[in-house]
Order: sequence, then structure tokens, then C-alpha cells
Amino acid sequence: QSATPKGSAAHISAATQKVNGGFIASNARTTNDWPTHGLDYAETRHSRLDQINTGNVKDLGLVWSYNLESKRGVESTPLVVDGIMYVTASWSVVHAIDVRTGQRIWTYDPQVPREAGFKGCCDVVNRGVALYEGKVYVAAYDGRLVALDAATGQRLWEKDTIIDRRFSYTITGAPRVVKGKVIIGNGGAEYGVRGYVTAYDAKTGEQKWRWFTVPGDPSKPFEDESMAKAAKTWDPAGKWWEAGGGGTAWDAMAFDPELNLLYIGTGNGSPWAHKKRSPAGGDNLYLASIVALNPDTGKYVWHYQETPGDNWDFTSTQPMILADLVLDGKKRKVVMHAPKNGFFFIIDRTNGRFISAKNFVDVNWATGYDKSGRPIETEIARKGDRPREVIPSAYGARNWHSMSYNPKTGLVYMPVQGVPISLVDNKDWSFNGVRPGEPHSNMGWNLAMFANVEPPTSKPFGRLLAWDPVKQQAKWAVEHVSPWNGGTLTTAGNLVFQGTADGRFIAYNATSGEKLWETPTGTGVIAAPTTYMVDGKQYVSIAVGWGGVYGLASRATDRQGPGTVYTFAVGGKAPAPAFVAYQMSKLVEGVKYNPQHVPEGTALYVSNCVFCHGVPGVDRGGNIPNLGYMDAAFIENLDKFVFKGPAVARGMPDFTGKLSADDVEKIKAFIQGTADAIRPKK
Ligand SMILES: O=C(O)c1cc(C(=O)O)c2c(n1)C(=O)C(=O)c1cc(C(=O)O)[nH]c1-2
Ligand SMILES: [Ca+2]
Repeated sequence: QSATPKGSAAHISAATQKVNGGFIASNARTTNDWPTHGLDYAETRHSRLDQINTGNVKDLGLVWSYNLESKRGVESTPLVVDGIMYVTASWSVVHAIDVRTGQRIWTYDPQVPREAGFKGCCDVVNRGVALYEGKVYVAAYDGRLVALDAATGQRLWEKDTIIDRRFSYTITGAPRVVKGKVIIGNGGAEYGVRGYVTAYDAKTGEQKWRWFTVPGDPSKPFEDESMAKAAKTWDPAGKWWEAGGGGTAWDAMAFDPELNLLYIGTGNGSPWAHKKRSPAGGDNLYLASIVALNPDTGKYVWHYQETPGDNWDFTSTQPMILADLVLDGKKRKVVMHAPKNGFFFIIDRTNGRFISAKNFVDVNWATGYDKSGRPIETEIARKGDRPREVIPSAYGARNWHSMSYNPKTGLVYMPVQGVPISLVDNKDWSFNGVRPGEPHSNMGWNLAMFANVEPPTSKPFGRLLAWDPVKQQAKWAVEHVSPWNGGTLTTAGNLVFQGTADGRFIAYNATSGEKLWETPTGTGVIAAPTTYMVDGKQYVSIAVGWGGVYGLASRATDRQGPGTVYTFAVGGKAPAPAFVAYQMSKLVEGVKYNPQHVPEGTALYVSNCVFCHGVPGVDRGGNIPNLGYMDAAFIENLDKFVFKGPAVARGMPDFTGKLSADDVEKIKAFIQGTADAIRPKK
């Protein structure tokens, strides 16, 4: 008589009503479900399930695939409770899927205005939802936090989280729910914003607290003690509050229920150049830090700053993991963190004290950390006006791609990388046609990404790294064909799962790194997989869809396909969807131009186009076309795209009033000139 059909609204309602703090805590011991972004409050992404293991993983097969109808980056970790999956696609669209059938239950599209696409630095992505007491929470790209009925997808409440809409705030991160409060930060530090995190009542949406990550205008009262303390580490001559200062908390969070501490990772400075932000120097708290807050009040408890006086977009927003490690014979409660700056940190999570840091890739900006937890910087780190290659680059030695920690092997599995670019401090590039000083100006951009402006010398790479956090050394590594690979999952079946930029989903032996299984995915993978149990059977799911910041202008696979969720189980036999070959056209040829316009065209292109479109003919083009590979007719008519063009509906800015017709002529000269310069001589 328990005849509530699985997948019905009544079933979903009952299953998701149970998801609260106690549920998340007890699920951490069984991991039958995947109820929160990082699987548990500690964000371990380690599943206790072992039905799929090193012995039978070779028999994994597709059970179903689901088309997310998404053409841009898919960064979402799918949540699953009792066989109901909640996953997001680009433009913050939520899909609820019945795992038992692979069928859609509902979708919710928050209708993010497409012309707001340019407000974010790094693709119109979303990293997933939060689930709590029958509700699904999605943070939309345009800054709205929306609560949905988990059974029907109907909107229950919506809050605008943005403090000032003149500035380019966006949200890409997944909310977390801690003690009945939905916690969310935002992005925007590339354009001049002030970072903060806000807590909303999960039931009603009422705002409970807000904590700013950096101080505001010091001539006005500070919001709290932590801001007064932080302001002493900034030089007012830099008027950092006009650009906002940065420090956006756009991804990482974790929670320790015993210590009652919420941990957040904070972002880079706005503008990037330390000298501009704070001419006399200073650490500029709380940029690039791990900060512990009281989740009930939002009050600051402690911080550890990983990159004092950030100058390189070295955010500390990369996902962290809480673990109890035995260090020098003593059990320690720690935060493990591998941020963009290339060092693996162990921090005492009870008080924020630095324990150790070791570089996990080659770096050239610092030789290490001293005992007090400060980096020992090299010459190259702050050189001012000359372009030079700082390693790692702003793409990070690791970016938002999740890591996982397996307590059995004692290893952390990290997607790490090198994306070489050159950097110039103290240069005023404008961005998207907005001049420095205006809201949504560059504020942070100090890039010279050009092959012809002191090219970087290091080589790009992507790597799956198994790291021993106790010894602070690598155990094993797998080299991938490209940077920008997916997040990881590890399981009690002694497995590590990861998708790759070149379009494969792979399982490894967690102890040795031996590859045990792989399957093609039709497009590049950047998101992290999840695993869970439904009616006694273990499944593994991955949402694929090439994109994110590296995917705007680059690609690593010759196939492309829509965002798709794949679900696998032992013995699965469903056919894979057809994969589509990516069509690359020839270098543009024959556009008439004045060669004398090329230098000015170069500067205009760097300021306005390069970040999304890449270098013409040099980059291969990602989700956004490379202009070096268009037809001549397209380039000849470039003004029709630049001014109120058809691509505005896909997220391209309208440059009316920002570029002149003359500017566009010069940009055309640069595009054709570059194509001509690099075309192989006959
Ligand atoms: O400073 C910021 O506010 C901010 C926000 C975001 C974002 O929200 O996606 C990224 C970054 N910075 C960033 O530096 C970065 O490398 C990055 C990569 C990605 C992505 O989704 O691929 N987002 C972001
Ligand atoms: Ca950033």
C-alpha cells in the first residue's frame, strides 16, 4: 500500500523534505545520496559506496543520457536524493531528472537577460544547486537567488543579492545551506566590485546577515570590526573603494558543524595591480584568503591570507576540503586548499593558523612560505610595467574544478594545469569598451596575452595529480592532452573518476593511478562527477559541456555537442548519442585593410575582444568564434555585429557609443593583418 510511484510529485516531496542538516550529516557516513555540492559539509567528494570498484569498473556502461539543451559551459555537480537529480546548465537553467528513467521531471529557466552575458569574466556558467527541506536553490547568473519547489520546479521566492546594479556583479557558484540559511557570494572582481557573502532564511528568503570581504570607503562607518581591521592594510591613496577592492567569494565554501564555523574562499583584488589599488603596499585584507565566519551571525572569526597583496588574480576561491589529518603524530583538524597560486596549504581550521604550504606545480612567483605563513616572493612577482610571465597565470595552477579526498588512500585528487600568459602591471586597458574608472571598466585587466608582446615561454599542460597532504608531495600523476580538465570524485571502491578537456570520462585506480576504464563524451568535460545509490544500485553521473573561461577561446577536442548528462552503471547498455565533428574553417583571406592601422587595431582588440575571441588564427576558437577563422564577408561586415548586432542575444556586448566605426576598421586591420602574418608561406 506504499504505492507512491517513484518520481511522482508526492514521492519527490517526501524524499526532499527530509534533506536538512541532520540528513546531510548522516548521509556523509553512507553517501547513498549526493545532497550538497561537495557531497558533505566537509566537501570531500569521497563516496563510501563500493559496489562499483576496481574489479568491475571495466563493465561500466551508459544507462541513459539527457540533453541539457545548453551550448555554453556546463560546470554543475548534479545533486541526487532518492533517485531524483537536480543539475544546472549554462544560463543557470535547472533540470530535474528521474534517475530511474532518465526522463525530465521539470526544468526551470530563470530567464537571465542574454545581454547581461558580458558582465561576467568567464562564461555564463553555473556550478549547481542546493537542496533543503523540499526546496531547490539556484543562484542565477544575473545575481538573483531563487527558491523552487523540488517536486514541481515552481518558484517559491526570489531575492536580488546585488547591492548595486551599476556594477558588474554576477553569480556562477552553487549555494550551500547551513543551519537553515542559504549562503551565496558573487563574482565580478575583474571589473571592479566589492565582494561579500549573504545568508538568507531557507524558508522565507529573508536576509539574515551579510559579510563584506574587503573594507568600503574609510570616510564612512565600517560595517563591523573586521572591516576596520582590514582597512589598516590598504592605502587610501589608491581609492580602492571606487573600484570596489574585489575579494569576491565566487565559489568555495565548507562547514564544520562541531566547530560551528563556515569557511569561505575569497578572490582577487580589483584592480589586479597591487600598486594601483594600494600604492604604498599592504596585505589588502581579506583578499585571497580563507575566512572562517560564524554561520549564525555572519561574524568574522579568523582568516588566513594565502596571497598577501594579490597582484595576479590569485584567487583563493578554489574548492577546499576539511579533513582530520595526523601530522607529527597529532590529530589535527585542518583545511586543505590548493588555490590558483600553485601552493597546497594545510591550515588549522580551529584557529586559522598556518601549518604548511608546498607548491604542487612549478611556480616562479615565490620560492616557498616561511614559518609564519608568508610567501617568499621572487623578483619576477612585481615587476611593474614590463610584460613577463608569472607562473602560474591567472588561469590558476588549479581553478574552480573540484578536488576530492579519499581517507583510505590518504590522497587528494586534483585537476592541475599550466596556461601560459604574460602579464603587465599598471597598464590601463579598457575592457568591453568601458574606460577605466567607470563601473564595469577593466579595473583588473592587466593582460598582454599576445604572442607578439613578450610571449610566455612555459608550456601548457593539464594533469590529474594525486597529492599526499601529510607528506606534502605528489604520489602519482596522469598527464592530459590539454589544460582545463574536469573535477574529481573518489570512492570506497578505490576509484578516482575524472572527465577531460578532450572529451573523455575516465576511471583510475585511486592507489596507483592506473587507468581502468574510459568512455568518449562527445565534448570537453569541465564539471565533476557524482555517485549515489538508487534502489540498491550504484550509479555514476557526469554533466558535460565545454566552456568556462578557458573554453571561451580554446578547445581541446575535434568534436562538439550540447551539454549532456551521462549516467553509468555496471552492465549499462544504452547507445551513446551521435557525436558531431567540429568544423574549423580556413584562415580569413582577402579583407582589404590599411597596414598602418594594425598597431592601433592591436590595442583596440586587446582591450575589447581578445578575452572572449582569443588571438585571431592563433587560438583555435572555443565556444566563441575565433575571428581569424571567419569568412572575409563576415569580417568585412564586422560593424553589423559590433553595433546592436544579432549576437547580443547570445551574450555579446553592444559597443554602440564605446567604439567608433573607425575603431572597427582598425580592429579589422588587426584581424586580417594577424591572419596574413601567421599564414604559412607557399
Ligand atoms: O574575480 C572574480 O569575481 C571571478 C569570478 C569568476 C566566476 O564567477 O566565474 C571567475 C574568476 N574570477 C576567475 O578569476 C577565473 O579564473 C574563473 C574561471 C571561471 C570559470 O567558470 O571557468 N570563473 C572564474
Ligand atoms: Ca578573478
